[in-house]
Amino acid sequence: MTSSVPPTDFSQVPGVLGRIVAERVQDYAGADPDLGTVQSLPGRFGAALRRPGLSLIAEVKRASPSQGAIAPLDPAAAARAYVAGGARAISVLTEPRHFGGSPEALRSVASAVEVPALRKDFVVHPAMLREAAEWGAAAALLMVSVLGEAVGDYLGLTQRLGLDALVEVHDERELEIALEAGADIIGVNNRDLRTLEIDLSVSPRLIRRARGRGFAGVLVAESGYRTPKDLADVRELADAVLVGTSLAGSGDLAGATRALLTP
Ligand SMILES: O=P(O)(O)OC[C@@H](O)[C@@H](O)c1c[nH]c2ccccc12
Repeated sequence: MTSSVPPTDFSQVPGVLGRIVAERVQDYAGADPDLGTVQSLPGRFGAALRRPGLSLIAEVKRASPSQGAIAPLDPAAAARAYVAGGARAISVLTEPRHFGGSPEALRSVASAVEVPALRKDFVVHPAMLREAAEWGAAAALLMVSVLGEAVGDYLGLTQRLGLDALVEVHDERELEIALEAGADIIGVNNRDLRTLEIDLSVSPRLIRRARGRGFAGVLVAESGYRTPKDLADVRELADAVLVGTSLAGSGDLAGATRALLTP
């Protein structure tokens, strides 16, 4: 299965994000853009998030640029603990230098649990989506801050692979691009990836705006959630929340997951 996306200029991405993106562009510079033959079972990720009540996507995150080392998690054991605590999907970082991720982390999570897995990475090349499907993911992250209007082309590739796409936005302009591209799962990141600053008011603001624009798909609030109280403003607004650091660094992943989900 061939892929054709026009080349994207990633050189304008600023700050911390720009540095990581430049490395990923290098990593995949010579990669084969062919989409391969592996097809994922479509719709699993979105369906898990659409269930009644606030769905949790718990993240296997061993390190981050803002925290440094978080915890030396065994990805499969961490995913099982998250599911035991009530998570409905697992996000797995596969970026190696800043987030301690790896292909094996995603492969082992995908075979350890029945709930859908998300490939969390800085997607800058079609090969990264082929890999996501091959490694067992049900979905991949597509960041508007990285892809800009090319996010529409990448959405098309995820559809051909049977993957769901979590299209991530951080401001009004990025939200418009996601809506225009026809995203049906939109994540609002409270963290500004250029400065790494968290502002928990970003998700409620952009989720209200998306609904106001008639968006009927799935909305996910992302980053910076530590306590049930932190979830108060998105509980009735979002379909799902994506939580990494506070769970991954807790020492008791199932207990921390349960506690976060108990209002
Ligand atoms: O660890 P936190 O603050 O709970 O955040 C999780 C997740 O939202 C965050 O890891 C994330 C959101 N979007 C990203 C894009 C790339 C890398 C990481 C991310």
